[in-house]
Amino acid sequence: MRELQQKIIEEMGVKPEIDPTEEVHRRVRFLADYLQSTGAAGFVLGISGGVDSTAAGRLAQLAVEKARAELGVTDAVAMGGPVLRGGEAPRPTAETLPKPSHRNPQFTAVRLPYNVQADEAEAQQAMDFIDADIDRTLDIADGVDGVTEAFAAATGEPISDYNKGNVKARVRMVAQYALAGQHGQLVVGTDHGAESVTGFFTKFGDGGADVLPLFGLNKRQVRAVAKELGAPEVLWAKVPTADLLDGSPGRADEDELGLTYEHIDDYLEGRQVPEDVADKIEAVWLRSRHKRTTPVTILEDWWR
Ligand SMILES: Nc1ncnc2c1ncn2[C@@H]1O[C@H](COP(=O)(O)OP(=O)(O)OC[C@H]2O[C@@H]([n+]3cccc(C(=O)O)c3)[C@H](O)[C@@H]2O)[C@@H](O)[C@H]1O
Ligand SMILES: Nc1ncnc2c1ncn2[C@@H]1O[C@H](COP(=O)(O)OP(=O)(O)OP(=O)(O)O)[C@@H](O)[C@H]1O
Ligand SMILES: [Mg+2]
Repeated sequence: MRELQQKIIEEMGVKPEIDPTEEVHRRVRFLADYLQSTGAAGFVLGISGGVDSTAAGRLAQLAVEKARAELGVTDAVAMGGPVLRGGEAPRPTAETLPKPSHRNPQFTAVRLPYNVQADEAEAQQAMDFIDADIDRTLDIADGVDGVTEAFAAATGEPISDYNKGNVKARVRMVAQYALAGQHGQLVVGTDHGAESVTGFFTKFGDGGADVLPLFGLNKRQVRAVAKELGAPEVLWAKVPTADLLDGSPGRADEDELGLTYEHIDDYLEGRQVPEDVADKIEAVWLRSRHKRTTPVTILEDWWR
């Protein structure tokens, strides 16, 4: 194995093989333990319809259920949320539902479309599968368009579609923190080895989160975890897309990256990949180091 490959694998924490059942257990345990030790009121996560948020969302829901059980909070006490789901009793209204608290941690799954999303039907399938305590929809169009217009007014030039894409990711971050901050929940992020290694996320956008339950997995392992959790095939097998561009909705990550997840996954499992592919992965890893640390200060020298 290449020397740098070994170092990158250690940083990403990816194992050559996983037991999906065990990974689900470990990751739910991690989230539930974190709630217990911090006293947080649960989690918030944006659900896109992609495999990463499908897997992370279901793990978060299972974790709050576990945390409630361990706190001795029965569904009847949690009231209205889990116990009445799908039952005959009328669903409680926003006013009558108990708010998330450290005694009653809850998971909020939030749809964050920019106007109407091309794959909205699959996003709804993900919401149904995750079966969160609280479902929300917050359209980011007003926020993004507000920044876009102010940008043009301030600079005299229109924001590029690419740069606007990063604004969308950052407005999603703002929306998730607003929801989480209201009742003391934490923001879940979906970063994992195959995205982290290439820096394929928006700095302080989808990269801005409190807990990362998928970290240490590569993309095929995230799919295996989603399948293990019981997600429909259309979601666990879905083509990954950042879906940030007005000009090319649903553009495949692999197309933008110029790398395939098969190659990235093999590389992270310590397998041999074509030399030009390994060179490229290592080059993007190096270029994106600044995204995987806290902001650079005068006291550091890792960047030299
Ligand atoms: N050396 C350095 N040291 C410290 N900071 C540095 C820096 N170089 C750039 N920067 C800063 O970082 C900024 C660039 O980073 P960033 O704003 O993230 O922008 P950038 O990396 O150019 O774009 C984000 C990429 O991630 C992809 N993405 C985003 C969101 C979600 C997903 C997905 O898979 O779903 C993918 C997106 O398609 C795009 O290719 C610069 O504007 C600058 O402020
Ligand atoms: N339209 C959206 N609605 C809600 N959340 C979103 C949306 N788009 C992106 N996000 C959030 O940003 C995260 C990063 O997007 P990313 O595309 O990497 O993940 P994904 O869509 O879940 O899976 P995949 O990478 O396979 O497409 C998502 O996991 C989700 O939490
Ligand atoms: Mg996506």
